[in-house]
Amino acid sequence: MKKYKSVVLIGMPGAGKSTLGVLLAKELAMDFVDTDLLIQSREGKTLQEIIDGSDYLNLRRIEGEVISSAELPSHVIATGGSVVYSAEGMVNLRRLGPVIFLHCSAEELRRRIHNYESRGIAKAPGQSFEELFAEREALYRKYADITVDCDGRDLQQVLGRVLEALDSL
Ligand SMILES: Nc1ncnc2c1ncn2[C@@H]1O[C@H](COP(=O)(O)OP(=O)(O)O)[C@@H](O)[C@H]1O
Ligand SMILES: O=C(O)C1=C[C@@H](OP(=O)(O)O)[C@@H](O)[C@H](O)C1
Ligand SMILES: [Mg+2]
Repeated sequence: MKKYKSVVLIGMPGAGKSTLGVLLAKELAMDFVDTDLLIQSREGKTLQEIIDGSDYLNLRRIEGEVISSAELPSHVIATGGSVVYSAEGMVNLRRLGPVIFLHCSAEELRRRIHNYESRGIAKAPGQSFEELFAEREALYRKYADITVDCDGRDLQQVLGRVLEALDSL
């Protein structure tokens, strides 16, 4: 029997939360939701439009509101990379199920992400990728129940690791 209701994926942009989340939901016979899509449909704007029309702190604020009130039983929940800036939101997500940190090195993320400046990342203007990585890493580790190392593993291999970790809960 499953010892959890939902499963939450956290990690840097490019770690694979959205793509892996769908595969995981299929394996676990759960629904899938990407909190980025919840934000966009609530606001009627893309994430980049939200940032362009206000600033990155406003996007983080909206994200915090959305995840703090989320009721998502039996879902695999792919979050946006900035979700860990909302302490209240993380309390709510942790209530829903185990939090899995998809960990990638900065080098691996750099290989995957080529649009760092235009991807809609909620970061201070001028903040470098390396600075953001270091700031975020501590937050992901703080909230993770399970950490899965994704460097050098394809999606199927990461999926296998995640399923093993969930089985051993
Ligand atoms: N384990 C992996 N190995 C190689 N590429 C991956 C892996 N996981 C994800 N990707 C690729 O990285 C990119 C970003 O994935 P995505 O799921 O959008 O990440 P996130 O939602 O965490 O930002 C996509 O092109 C995806 O196919
Ligand atoms: O890390 C970030 O600041 C963000 C990551 C994005 O999601 P992904 O992590 O799925 O790319 C999205 O939530 C938003 O553009 C902000
Ligand atoms: Mg995503």
